[in-house]
Amino acid sequence: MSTTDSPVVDSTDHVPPLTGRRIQICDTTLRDGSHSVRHQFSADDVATVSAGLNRAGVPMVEVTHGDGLGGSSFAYGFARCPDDELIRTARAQLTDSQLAALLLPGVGTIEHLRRAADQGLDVIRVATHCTEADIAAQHLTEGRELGLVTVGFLMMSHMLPPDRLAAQARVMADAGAQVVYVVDSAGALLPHQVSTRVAALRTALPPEVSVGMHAHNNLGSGVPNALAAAMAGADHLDGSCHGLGAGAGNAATEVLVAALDRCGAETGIATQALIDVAADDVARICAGNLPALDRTALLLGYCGIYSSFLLHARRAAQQYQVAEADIIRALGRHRPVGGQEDLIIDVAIALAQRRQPS
Ligand SMILES: CC[C@H](O)CC(=O)C(=O)O
Ligand SMILES: [Mn+2]
Repeated sequence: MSTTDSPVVDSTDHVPPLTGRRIQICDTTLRDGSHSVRHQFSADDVATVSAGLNRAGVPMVEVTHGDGLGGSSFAYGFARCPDDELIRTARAQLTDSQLAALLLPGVGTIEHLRRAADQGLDVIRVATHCTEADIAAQHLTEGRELGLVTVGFLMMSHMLPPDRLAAQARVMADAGAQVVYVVDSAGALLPHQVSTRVAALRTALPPEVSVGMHAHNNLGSGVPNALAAAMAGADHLDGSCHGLGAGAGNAATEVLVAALDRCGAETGIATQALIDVAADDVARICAGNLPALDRTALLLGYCGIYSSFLLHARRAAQQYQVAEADIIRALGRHRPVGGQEDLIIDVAIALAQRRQPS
C-alpha cells in the first residue's frame, strides 16, 4: 500500500523534503492515549481501534496501561482491563501490524515482559528517564532473547543537551536496542531542539540502529517536531489518533501521516482510512476526553514537566483546593522526573498551607 491517496498535488512546490524516505509509524492511541481516559479502555474499545489501525496499514500499534506493563496500580491508576487481556484482544485484530508494549523498569518486570511475549508481543519499548539508560539493559537483553524487536525510549529528553542524550542512547544501543527514541515527555522541545538531538543520536549510533521521536503537543508543536525529527534522520515516529495522550496529547497520527505524505515520505499507511479511524472510532470512544491544549497542559510544556503528571495535578488541585497552574509552576522549580508523582502532593499541600492564616 502506498500513501499516494493525497487528493491535491502541489505542482508549484520543489522536491518534497522526505522524498523516497521510509518512515515507520508506531501508533500509541491504545497506550499513551490511555492516560486521556484514565486507563479505562474496554476490550471492545481496543478491538475496534486496533482493527481500524490494522485496516489502515499502520505498521506498529502500542497497547497497554498508559504507564506500560504493570502500570495498573494505586500509584498510577487502576486499568479497566488487565494488560494480558488488552494484549490478547489487540493481537487477535493485528493480522498485519506489529504489536508493541511499553515497559518502565521497576513498574514492569521481566516477568511482565515474558508473559506479554507469550501472548504474541512483537516489540518491547523500554523506557527510562533520559539520564538512566543503564537500567534498561536487562529488559533489552531479555527482549532480544525472546526474539522481540527492541526499542529504547529516553523520556524527558529536553532535560539533557544533545551530546549527553546521545551518550545515553549509545548505552541503550550497546544493551541491544535496535531503535532509540528521543522522547519529549513534557512536550517542552521545539523543532530546532528536536533536530539537534536527533542529529546527535544519528551520529553517535551505529548505522544499523535507528532513531525515533515521540512528540507531545504541550507547546503546540507535536507534528512539526515529528517532521523535524524525520528531516534530521529519524525513521521511526510515534503518534496517536486525535493526539490522544498525556498532557496536551501526542502528535496526531492521522495529521502526521497526511503531512508525511505531502513531504514525499512513504509510511505504507492509507491516509484516508486512518483519518476515518480517528474521526469515527476514536472520537466516539473518547468523546469528552480528547486532549486539549488548555492552560495547565501548556504550562507542562512551558515548565518542562512530565505530561503524565497532568491528571495527578488535577486531582491534587481538587483535593487541596489550590490552582492546577500553581502546582505546575511550583513543580517546575523542582525539575521532577517520572516516578516522582508524590512531589505533586507535597507541592499541593505546601500551597494550601501557605494560603491558611497561621
Ligand atoms: C509513563 C510513561 C510515559 O507516558 C511514557 C511516555 O509516553 C512519555 O514519556 O512521553
Ligand atoms: Mn508520551
